Amino acid sequence: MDALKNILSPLGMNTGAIQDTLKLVVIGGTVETARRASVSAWNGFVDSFFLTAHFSQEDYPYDWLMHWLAKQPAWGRSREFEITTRSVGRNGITQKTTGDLEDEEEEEADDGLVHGRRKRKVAFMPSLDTTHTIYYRGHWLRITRTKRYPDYGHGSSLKISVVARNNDILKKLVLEAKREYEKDAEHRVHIFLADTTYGCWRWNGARQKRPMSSIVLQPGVKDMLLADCKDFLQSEEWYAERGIPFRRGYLLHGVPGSGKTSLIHSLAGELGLDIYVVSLSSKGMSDNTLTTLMGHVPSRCILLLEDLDAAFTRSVSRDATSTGAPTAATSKESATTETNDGSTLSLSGLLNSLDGVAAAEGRLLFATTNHIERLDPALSRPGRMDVWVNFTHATKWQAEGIFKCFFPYKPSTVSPTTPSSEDASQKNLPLPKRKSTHAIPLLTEEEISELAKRFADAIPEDELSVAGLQGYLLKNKTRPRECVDEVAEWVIQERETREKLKKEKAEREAKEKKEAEEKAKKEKEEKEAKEKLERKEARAKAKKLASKSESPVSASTAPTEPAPAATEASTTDSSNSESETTTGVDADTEESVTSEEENDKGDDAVKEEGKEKWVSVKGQAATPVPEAPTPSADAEAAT
Ligand SMILES: Nc1ncnc2c1ncn2[C@@H]1O[C@H](COP(=O)(O)OP(=O)(O)OP(=O)(O)O)[C@@H](O)[C@H]1O
Repeated sequence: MDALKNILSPLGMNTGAIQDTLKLVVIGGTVETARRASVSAWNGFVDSFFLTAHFSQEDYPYDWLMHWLAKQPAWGRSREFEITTRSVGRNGITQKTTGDLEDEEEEEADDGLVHGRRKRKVAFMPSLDTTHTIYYRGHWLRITRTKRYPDYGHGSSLKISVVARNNDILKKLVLEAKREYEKDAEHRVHIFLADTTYGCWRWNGARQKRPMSSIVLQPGVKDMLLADCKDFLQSEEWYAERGIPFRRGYLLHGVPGSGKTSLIHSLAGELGLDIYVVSLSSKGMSDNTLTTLMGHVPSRCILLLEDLDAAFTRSVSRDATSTGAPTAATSKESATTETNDGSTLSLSGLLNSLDGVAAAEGRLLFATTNHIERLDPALSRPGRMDVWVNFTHATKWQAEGIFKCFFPYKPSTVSPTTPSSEDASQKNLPLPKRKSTHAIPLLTEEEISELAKRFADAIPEDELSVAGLQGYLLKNKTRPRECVDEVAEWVIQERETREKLKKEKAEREAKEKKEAEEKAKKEKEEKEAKEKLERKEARAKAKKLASKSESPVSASTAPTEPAPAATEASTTDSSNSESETTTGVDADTEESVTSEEENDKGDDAVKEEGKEKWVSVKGQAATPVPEAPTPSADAEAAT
């Protein structure tokens, strides 16, 4: 203090006030440091009693926990929350929490529909970065939800802490959440899409399961596929014992709108598997990205490669005439797609990702294509594609089946006429469980069967797509009888429309072809004109150089021996001397040469002349040896 006084006194300052301020700063700082140290020590002490589990949004347990939490009253009673209309978990179910909002005026609306829109449920979600306490099985759980990548706007994580001696309570919690989640998600199929930017899978939604009976295929096809998939999923040990990679591939090929995708969806529901979809022609897809994606596919799932034939063509059109027929580009070594969107995918890359060392095991690979003839044999060979199923246009049998799927029947007192061994899709659908808003007349089972037969009779075999039939039935879903009466007319209309579209397409293609030809012709002409100009310039330059090189010759003494290069050039070119005199010497005279042949001849001569001149000029520049008179030089001199 005395020292401080000594410093400040010559400056005439009031040392008392400064001393007091400094004292305050020192005391305040000490107190704050002590407080922080004690808080941190206390937190450390408390944390040492807590078990903490972290759950990240990219993994399933996060969804289980979020789903479970959404059902907890304490979670719903949070005092700090965000309000969302988005589904809480991946199962797409907006859970009922104690804080859910319901508009009483909308309660009356049937089936959750308000003016055609589905009524949105509003959920209360505890806000991010707040800690909530929930009582669970005799323990207090401290739960915090945080954003992991705030800059990117996604990626939450969950932290659950509990005071306990071991982690049994956390295990119980996770298992309970999983059970509840799976029970609620039982009727849904989860779809994941490949994200080529980050090389990861993104959850895309959960769809209602589609009953197998709603898919109408030739008898036995569905059963065969289902049995094969089930058998595969149960045979892991069998495969391991024999050293066979535990994978199975199914190639579904055939016409568009024949039920390939629908069948896969339906199988996924039946087998309780999620679907991982890759579009090989998507932007940014490369060998590396595909390998990374394949390595991250879970062991029990359906991996779906859609439109396999489009992978190496990037053709937008899917019809038979579009680009994409097997070309050199589909050979194993050279099949690399390089586009200006930066996507590179090679066939060998695809094959490696499907069954290379990094490829996932235990998955069911389904590939669909409309053009099997375009596939490289390496891609569709057994081991990669073990089961092939061909999908055709609708048969009469399918037409009957799909009709029955559409119209529910009134239970009849008469015993059913259909034999029990019949395919499920050929049976009439029973009355829907949910109250329907459409006034569908209920016919007896016999009448529906009879109508279905008449409907099938009117449908030509293997001509119209099942999707097309579905469209027609959808239009008439409340008029089963009229639907059958009018079907013959509809078939005629369909044929006419198809013919019209075909004609329009042919015209469009012819027009496009003509335009392309005209464009190519124009480009060729432009190129030729450019080349002509360049040749003209080259000739003028050569002439200039020649005249330059000749001037020292006339100035110097008479040539003794021609320079070796010049000699060579003159001998090789002596046969061209005539054309040189015509076209090679005077650029202006070239305009008068009309025939292509003459032009070409002249061009060659000019090239040779240019070369010859270059050689001789080069020789002269190096050693000032006078150039020997060559026939061309003579000709030039003559002109
Ligand atoms: N065999 C079928 N049984 C029942 N519905 C079918 C059948 N085929 C097609 N559909 C209906 O037609 C629509 C299109 O079917 P889907 O997408 O499965 O055809 P796809 O063969 O995968 O066509 P694409 O090759 O164009 O992808 C769906 O709504 C589906 O319900």
